[in-house]
Amino acid sequence: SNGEVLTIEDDVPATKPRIGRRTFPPDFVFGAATAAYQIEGAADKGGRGPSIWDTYTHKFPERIADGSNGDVAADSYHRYKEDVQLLKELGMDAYRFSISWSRILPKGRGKVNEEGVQYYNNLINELLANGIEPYVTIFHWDLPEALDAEYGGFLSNKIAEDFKNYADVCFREFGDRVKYWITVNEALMFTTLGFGLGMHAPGHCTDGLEIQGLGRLNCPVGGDSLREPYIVAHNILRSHAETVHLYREKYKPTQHGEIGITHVTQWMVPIDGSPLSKEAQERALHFNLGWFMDPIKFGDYPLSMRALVRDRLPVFTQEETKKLKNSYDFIGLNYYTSRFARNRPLPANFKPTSYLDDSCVDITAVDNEGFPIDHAEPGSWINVHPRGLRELLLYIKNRYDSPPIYITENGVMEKDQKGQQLHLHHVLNDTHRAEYLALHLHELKEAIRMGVDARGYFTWSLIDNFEWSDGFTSRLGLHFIDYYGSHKPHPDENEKAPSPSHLRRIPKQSVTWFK
Ligand SMILES: OC[C@@H]1[C@@H](O)[C@H](O)[C@@H](O)c2nnnn21
Repeated sequence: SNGEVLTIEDDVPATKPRIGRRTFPPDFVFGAATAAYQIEGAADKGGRGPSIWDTYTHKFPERIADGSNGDVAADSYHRYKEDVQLLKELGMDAYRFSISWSRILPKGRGKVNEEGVQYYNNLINELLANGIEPYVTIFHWDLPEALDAEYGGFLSNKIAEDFKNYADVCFREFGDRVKYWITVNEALMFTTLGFGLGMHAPGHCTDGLEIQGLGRLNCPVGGDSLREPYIVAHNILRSHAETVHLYREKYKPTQHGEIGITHVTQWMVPIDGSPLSKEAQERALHFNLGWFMDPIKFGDYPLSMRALVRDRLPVFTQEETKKLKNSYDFIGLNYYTSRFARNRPLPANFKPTSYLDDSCVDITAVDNEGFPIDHAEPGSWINVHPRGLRELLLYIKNRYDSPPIYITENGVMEKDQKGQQLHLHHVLNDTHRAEYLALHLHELKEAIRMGVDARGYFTWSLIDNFEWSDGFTSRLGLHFIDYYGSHKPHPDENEKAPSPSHLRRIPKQSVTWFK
């Protein structure tokens, strides 16, 4: 009538996202995701104890692109009601967030911090009061410093008991309202970046090791890039199995929730049509996804890993294998990008020096002629390859007997250079994100049409946040936050507010895809 363009979704209730919602099953869940250390701030407030990320960012600020840390971050500890309103305005059905272990148990075990419990009760109640379902990640990399200092954290088999006891507190305190639990976020990244390459907390790796494409490793806390990743991964899987067993025995009968684990992998594309490249693709998927998915489905690591890692790959006891098999009600899958897989022939007397050598595969973002697998924003590792999501989902369906899957992360970044002047109109005009989301949701829809049991989609992230070793220079949020304070506060903003005004959330262009 007045020239306004009406779309067919206009009759969709305003409370539901309209990003082609009608092309997904009616009960399909749309959400956004965050993680405790990346958004909460209040790192030494409310009784929280330090995590290994507090230690790592304070001891080695030079290992973070802009020298920043999660001390304040998005200050969601004080602004969580604002975050919930953002979700509501987006018409989201669900919110995936993580619990800070050291906010609940400042020493990793023992005395529970009631203020920490209260914070998550407030957040959960605020979500439910606004019709938003909480999906809770129990461990998103922020291990209590006390457990790392006492016995090396996940390097020790003691961790499983402490992990289970921490999860017990979470189930007891929140399980009456939280019905979707994710034990661990991305064991692969925690293991490889934290203990293989030393690029994430606790910063373990073989000092001085030359890694193809990465240069020489600089490992201030030492470590062993050849052995520690497999020890840590083994203890994460043992912790997961104990926690699922506890939930199913003690809580599920009365709380009736579901429990799973979130994996990540790039989709791997054979770099050419040769049989060797096809096998390289398969091995790359075993060493990135099968490393964690095979044990929780079949009870042991992939055969290719047994054959290639040999005595450095730990063995599960019979009891552990029993608890591991089918230890999930659903799988969370984080998908961002794809890579080419190329066979790496090994010289006869080859000696592996890091976990990366074991798969005999080179993972590369460019083909043999140097062409990228797909476009990436300048400085970003996210080559936009939506088809990889569909292929990966079909691969999982076929290899693991069609598990229920939630896409628990999917998103794209803007990459800033430290000190670059940020112009508001520029940072809000994220048309590449709208395109990325639309393309990936199209592939997800196609995968569902082809029989994949996908039940929900969470974009990463609701808000710009502390992006680990990138600090605040990589922005993946639907909402901009001016961490560098270049955005001058409006006169009417109350500078005395408990939370600095420059941390206000400003919607980017791409939010319109959800509204
Ligand atoms: O890099 C963006 C995001 C991080 O912010 C998340 O914490 C992490 O789960 C992840 N895995 N892959 N990509 N991501």
